[in-house]
Amino acid sequence: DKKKGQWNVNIKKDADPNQFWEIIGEIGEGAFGAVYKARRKDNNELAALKQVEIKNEEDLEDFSVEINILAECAHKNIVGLHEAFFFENKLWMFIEYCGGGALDSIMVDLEKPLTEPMIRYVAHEMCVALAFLHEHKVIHRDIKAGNVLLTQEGDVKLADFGVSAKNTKTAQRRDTFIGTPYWMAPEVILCETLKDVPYDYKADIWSLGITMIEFAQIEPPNKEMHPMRVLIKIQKAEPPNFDKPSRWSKDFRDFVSKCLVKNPEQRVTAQELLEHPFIKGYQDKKAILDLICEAKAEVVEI
Ligand SMILES: COc1ccc(Nc2ncnc(-c3cccnc3Nc3cc(NC(=O)c4cccc(C(F)(F)F)c4)ccc3C)n2)cc1
Repeated sequence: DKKKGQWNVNIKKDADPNQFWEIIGEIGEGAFGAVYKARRKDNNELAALKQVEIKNEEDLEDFSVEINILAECAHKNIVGLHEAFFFENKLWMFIEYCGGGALDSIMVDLEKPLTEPMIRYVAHEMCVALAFLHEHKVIHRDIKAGNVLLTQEGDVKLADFGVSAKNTKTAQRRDTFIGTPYWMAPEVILCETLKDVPYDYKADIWSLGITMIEFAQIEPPNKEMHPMRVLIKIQKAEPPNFDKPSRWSKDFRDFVSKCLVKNPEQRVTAQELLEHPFIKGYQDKKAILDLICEAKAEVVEI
């Protein structure tokens, strides 16, 4: 049926991945199983490999959403999909390997936050990635330092190690108007007709603002609080700010304050942020290259 035909386009079936790739290391234990470092036999290209046991159609549907997003959102600031296989009831996803690792582990390993010049560069690259994703009607919904990867060359790549496929499935549902209108209540029509309600994308902009504070302080605001308490506080309290605002430039403080606007309709878009003086025309990766050399994200080679 159409669905089957649809996901086949990005997933190779009945081919044995071990014919083309060899596993050379282990990156870590993800929420859904192990993640390995792999090397392509014919051109020595490196990949991060996630193997997922596919038990039923539902799992297949969820993960093929993720694969379709990665295939459709090929961009220099988003992790690339090398290839995917469906083999012996497992989905094998080979993702472009980023040798610098994730920015949260870099700050933890070095026991220090990023400097403002590093943050300016990473913020610029993240806004480019978000503007691209939002243009392609993809909402990330889990923007944080742990989902920002660096390559050895100092490139910044947005990833999503959570089970983001579920979120984007709602994005896919958005394309189909549900039910016949005659019996529909006004608010249902409102919701369905405003299906591209802009504020959805705006959630990523709030998280970007929180991630800026995380880069500056290693942890996001309220990290010491119980998660349930934080949910209430985020709703009721004023938007969070830096612990020591005077340590940061006016441009940086203004950039973050524009992300941390509680009303999504008044919050800036990624496109608008690209014009902000804090990051406009800022592509100097020098500061981040020094950080990567210092961090030396080593993966234990098998
Ligand atoms: C020493 O620690 C490290 C850690 C990571 C790395 N490098 C690296 N490079 C590339 N990917 C990974 C990775 C690590 C752990 C888990 N998954 C990883 N990549 C990965 C990402 C995905 N999917 C996404 O990133 C994703 C899914 C949905 C949406 C999106 C986005 F919205 F960003 F486009 C992105 C699928 C499968 C894999 C194996 N890790 C090197 C050393």
